[in-house]
Amino acid sequence: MTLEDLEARIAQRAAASPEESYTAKLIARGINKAAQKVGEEATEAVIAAVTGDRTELVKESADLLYHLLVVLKAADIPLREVMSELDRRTAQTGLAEKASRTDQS
Ligand SMILES: N=c1c2ncn([C@@H]3O[C@H](COP(=O)(O)OP(=O)(O)OP(=O)(O)O)[C@@H](O)[C@H]3O)c2ncn1[C@@H]1O[C@H](COP(=O)(O)O)[C@@H](O)[C@H]1O
Repeated sequence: MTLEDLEARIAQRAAASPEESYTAKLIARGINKAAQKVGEEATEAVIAAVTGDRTELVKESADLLYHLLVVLKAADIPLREVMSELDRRTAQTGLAEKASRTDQS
């Protein structure tokens, strides 16, 4: 399973009935609810990381990535756009990228 596979599955399930699909239910509830779930799952992943709970960190990371892809779907942003942004950043180091952002503010 790749993130692209999951993105395609989310797009497919978004069109299903909210009674039979969690993805469709989440999309029907609107982007605010989906975004809230990203926040919750991120917090749970952080807690697993700082408490050193490896098993939970794997599970919460999966929840986080899934919910983030649902938010991107709700916002009509293809994953490839995010990957292009990451690609663009490979041209410089993370520290150089951070410095260029600071320079603009
Ligand atoms: N990867 C996931 C995935 N990860 C987490 N979840 C769901 O996310 C929910 C998170 O649980 P929580 O307890 O935080 O939330 P909840 O109390 O159930 O829901 P809320 O009331 O808070 O919204 C659970 O219901 C999980 O089943 C997922 N649901 C679906 N997928 C993928 O999406 C595909 C399509 O799923 P459906 O849309 O349900 O057909 C699946 O085959 C999977 O590949």
